[in-house]
Amino acid sequence: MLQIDTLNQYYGESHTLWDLSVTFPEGECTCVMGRNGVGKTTLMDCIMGLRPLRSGAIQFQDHNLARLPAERRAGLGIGYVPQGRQIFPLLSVEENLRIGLPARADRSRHIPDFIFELFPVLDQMRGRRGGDLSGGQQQQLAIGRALVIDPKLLILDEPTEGIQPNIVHEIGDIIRRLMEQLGLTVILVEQKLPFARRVGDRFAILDRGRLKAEGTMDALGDELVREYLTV
Ligand SMILES: Nc1ncnc2c1ncn2[C@@H]1O[C@H](COP(=O)(O)OP(=O)(O)OP(=O)(O)O)[C@@H](O)[C@H]1O
Repeated sequence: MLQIDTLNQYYGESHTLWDLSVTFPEGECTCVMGRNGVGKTTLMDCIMGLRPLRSGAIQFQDHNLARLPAERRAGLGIGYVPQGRQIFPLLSVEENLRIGLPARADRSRHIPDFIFELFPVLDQMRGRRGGDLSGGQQQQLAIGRALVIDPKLLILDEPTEGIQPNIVHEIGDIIRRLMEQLGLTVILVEQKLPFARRVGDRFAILDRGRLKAEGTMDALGDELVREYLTV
């Protein structure tokens, strides 16, 4: 589905991602893990075209994303829920959802009904300002906004950050439901180990900009956790 090949990225003179190669298989949820500052968000931003690469390829189906401008990538069917959610606080829930629409490949101006079926709270709060929603509701709004393009691949960057435990559980259920009902492939940047184990099929661990391990979730043993994940 998505394959990253020998990717290098710099912030100015600072080499941040080093010869990174990693595969995200179709129909699976891969958790990208690692301590703070290892390059997880930078990698997601590179996939979306929000950061320039120095070298490398990002193969998504038949396209090398590295050659495409950022605005073309969402249209290929990649939805992004960025870190911190980035809801527009003064716009209504409906307006926040509409922001995703221009990237739809079919140019439809209609918010797909399944989004309100998945997240009834967004239907109930359509006219409310984004900033009036709770953290968990804002996260549902951010996921809903990423889904308005009918993506095939959904990227979520730490969706559980700063969210109450019962809502965290609900977000995990929603991700699995999206995969089952819509056949989505998911890339989940996640630092909470129990959540990653519950939701993910696979893991990829980064450390100081390099891939250190990847595999199925049952292969994420204590040694890897100690070496790369515990603080
Ligand atoms: N805009 C920027 N300019 C310069 N350096 C940056 C910039 N953004 C991130 N960095 C640096 O790049 C490295 C990787 O950061 P990144 O945010 O990708 O890590 P992360 O693994 O997502 O961390 P976190 O878990 O804290 O979100 C860090 O050393 C960070 O300080």
